[in-house]
Amino acid sequence: MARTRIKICGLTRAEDVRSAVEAGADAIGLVFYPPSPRFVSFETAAELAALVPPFVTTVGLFVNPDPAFVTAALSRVPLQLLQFHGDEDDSDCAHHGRPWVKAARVRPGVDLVEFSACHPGASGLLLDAFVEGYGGGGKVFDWTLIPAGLDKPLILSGGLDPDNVGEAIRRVRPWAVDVSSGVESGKGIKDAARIAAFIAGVRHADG
Ligand SMILES: O=C(O)c1ccccc1N[C@@H]1O[C@H](COP(=O)(O)O)[C@@H](O)[C@H]1O
Repeated sequence: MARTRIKICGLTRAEDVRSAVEAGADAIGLVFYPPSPRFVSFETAAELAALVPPFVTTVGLFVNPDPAFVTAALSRVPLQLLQFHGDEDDSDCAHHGRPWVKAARVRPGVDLVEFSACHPGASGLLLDAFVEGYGGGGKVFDWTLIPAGLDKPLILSGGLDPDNVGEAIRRVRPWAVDVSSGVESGKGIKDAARIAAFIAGVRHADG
């Protein structure tokens, strides 16, 4: 089985990008959602993206963005993948001509099979807990709500941390995991030791 890919999201500082890359992250996430405490300006994002080496993916996270805002981000920051975390439909996401993943906010009653069918262009489904404010809430959802046989690579997120990521991988067997709050010492401030412990937890679960 392929090793579980790892994305560390919500980076706002150069030292955190270096810590994530050095610890072995496959992707780093930059948040372009102004209400988020992890929001970065295009200028800061471009500085952070410049620290990312080849074969580590730089992901831009958006929530219900104005298309012109995404276009502006793409003109200033080298983003290889877009992550849409709001109520965007497939054509909103496709508009920018870049690969994207679509976040589903999971709570009882959600139909993830239908959600996936409504987003045929997405290259992956990111599953997050339903929280007020769209995401980054550090909340775990009930993993038994994930149906077997979803037709896209699954990126599991929502309250993952160094202590629970191993169990999450053993139970869900996602393509990738995504973490923000669980490797922070404060909102938008990553903790190098927690990033390293998170990645070690993933590798241990991969066996
Ligand atoms: O990080 C944010 O502030 C954020 C804001 C709006 C939407 C999504 C956001 N983050 C993403 O949410 C999930 C779960 O994060 P956490 O580990 O529970 O804190 C993850 O994909 C973040 O990238």
